[in-house]
Amino acid sequence: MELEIADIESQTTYKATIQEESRDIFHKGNRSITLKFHNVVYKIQTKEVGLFEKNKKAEEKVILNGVAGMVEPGEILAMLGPSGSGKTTLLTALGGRLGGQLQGTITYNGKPFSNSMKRKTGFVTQDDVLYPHLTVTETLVFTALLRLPNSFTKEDKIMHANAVMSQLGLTRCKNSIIGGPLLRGISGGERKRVSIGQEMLINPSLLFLDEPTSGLDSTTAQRILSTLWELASGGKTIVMTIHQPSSRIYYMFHKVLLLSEGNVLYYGKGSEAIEYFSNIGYAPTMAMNPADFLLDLANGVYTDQPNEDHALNKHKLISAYKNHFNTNLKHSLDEIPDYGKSQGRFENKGVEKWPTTWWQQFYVLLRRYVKERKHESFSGLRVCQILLVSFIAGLLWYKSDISHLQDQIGLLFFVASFWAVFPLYQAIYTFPKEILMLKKERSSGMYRLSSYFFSRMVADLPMELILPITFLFIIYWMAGLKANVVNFIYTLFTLILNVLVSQGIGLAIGAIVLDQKSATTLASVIMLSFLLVGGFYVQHVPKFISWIKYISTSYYVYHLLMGSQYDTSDTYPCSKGQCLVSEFPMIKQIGLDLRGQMIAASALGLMLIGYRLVAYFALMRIGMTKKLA
Ligand SMILES: Nc1ncnc2c1ncn2[C@@H]1O[C@H](COP(=O)(O)OP(=O)(O)OP(=O)(O)O)[C@@H](O)[C@H]1O
Repeated sequence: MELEIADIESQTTYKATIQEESRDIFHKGNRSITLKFHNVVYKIQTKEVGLFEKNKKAEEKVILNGVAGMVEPGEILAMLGPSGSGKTTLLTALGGRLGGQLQGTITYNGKPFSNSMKRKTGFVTQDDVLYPHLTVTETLVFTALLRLPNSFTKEDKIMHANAVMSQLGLTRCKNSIIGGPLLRGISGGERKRVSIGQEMLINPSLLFLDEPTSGLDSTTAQRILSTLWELASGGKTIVMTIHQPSSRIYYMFHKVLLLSEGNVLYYGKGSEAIEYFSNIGYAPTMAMNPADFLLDLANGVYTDQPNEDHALNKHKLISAYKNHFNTNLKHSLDEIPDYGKSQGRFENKGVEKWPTTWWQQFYVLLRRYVKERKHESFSGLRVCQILLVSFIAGLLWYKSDISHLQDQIGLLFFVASFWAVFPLYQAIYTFPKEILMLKKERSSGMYRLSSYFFSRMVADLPMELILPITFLFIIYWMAGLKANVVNFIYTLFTLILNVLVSQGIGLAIGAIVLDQKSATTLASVIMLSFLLVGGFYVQHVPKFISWIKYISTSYYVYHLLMGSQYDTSDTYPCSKGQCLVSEFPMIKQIGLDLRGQMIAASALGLMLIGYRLVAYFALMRIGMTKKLA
């Protein structure tokens, strides 16, 4: 009983602390930020036109055309516009995540974007990129452990995650899994709140949200907006894109920026938009949601008459805004201080690039990945598959001895092929599956690529090793391979090397292609070529193509497996009585000499590192400033 009371008391204290903490999260901390942007122009080169014409030329498309505005602490700026009008592009540019031809001035308290600004910035993407098998608590705690700096203790970080959950009303579903398309989990609104929570953890001074209410019912949308409104009133600066806000939501925005094909049609207080359009001759003809009216105008629709010239309307609205901007708004934005490159560098000085140490990142990423992939890596199905294959193969080659040399060589080649293909297909999906998460988390500067990469290497290792070892134990004794510890260890070493190299090839293909379908196709072609030139199927490979064997893993693995079972002095029964194993045609062309085996082991050792390096460099191209997909 005493224990229960103590429990309740400690829970009450805990809850009170959480509530206090959650209030703090909204009100204390980072400096306020004023975001100003002026004359922002963004162009892209579209693909070459006229495929069959002589004069091919690349077309330039203007996505943003001289956009300007300002958001101050305590304000929510909503960017409205039809689909394709440039809202996400502008948001990404303002969030410091857009590479390419971006022109104009974007300043944060008068300074350019920097590492320290990145730390104060939260960015919620349109699609919720979350791990489906983690619970809400796990998702937020892992993010807190990675994103909050080491000035917080581990307990503080967990407390912070709990505080955010309580503030966003996620406590009820804190132990539910996130879920995905084929896995029932929390609702869409809750998922969106988890995404917002991940950004709120760092108590950002500046928060960007790309369509935080899309796909949600109006009550949930309203609830999310209320949370954002509360955040803004705590001194945060909030910029968001939104598709079709209800009028209730519309009036919660402090400022509105209306875009049409990359041009601004209106920037200013949401409540003054209708008045502005009425003054330039576009007064609404009936009572309607102001957001609907603005979106109609952005599409060039005003009178709804069939013969209405939409392009002309848009043109008039763009010109009217230009005049309005030059006469009324330009001067306030012109005060943006001009900054030089040196100022940008100065801003980065003394700011740690990463919130946590390499080992912390490695450890947290490893734990998170193991939790997320537990059901796949340690699945009973996978274990059964290996056990079944090893028993079937063991029965097929049951107690085969050297008198059936051809069969034994077949078995060795089967072992080499199976353990080349199996780990390869496990590994090719690693990076394509993770690419969105990697982009999202790397853009917010959460961890180094190297800590991520090593965590992935290590996470799959236990299963990658346990399964082949089990397989070999079963098949080795059933098939009657050389009953000698040294030979067994040699075979095991070869098998593990084979698994690790094939895993490396899979990782490299996945990292280069980043698309599951293409990666599978490419992997099949590569693996098939490697197996065909491995030395088992074709012994007289034409010279011009025989070089492929030198890059084939199967060739070297086959070589080592031969060495693991046969000596140069071994004989087998043949028509002449006893023949040397080394003279057997399939073995002769490979050879049983020690030097050849050492070369094969070294080649595999090089491939073991080389393919992983290829994968690492391929992932490096996922820049930290690129636009999120
Ligand atoms: N990297 C790119 N390559 C080709 N086109 C691009 C690229 N980035 C943006 N665009 C084009 O720029 C325009 C604006 O895109 P953006 O995603 O910013 O629009 P949006 O207003 O956010 O649309 P939605 O509401 O549908 O998300 C679109 O026509 C889009 O196709």
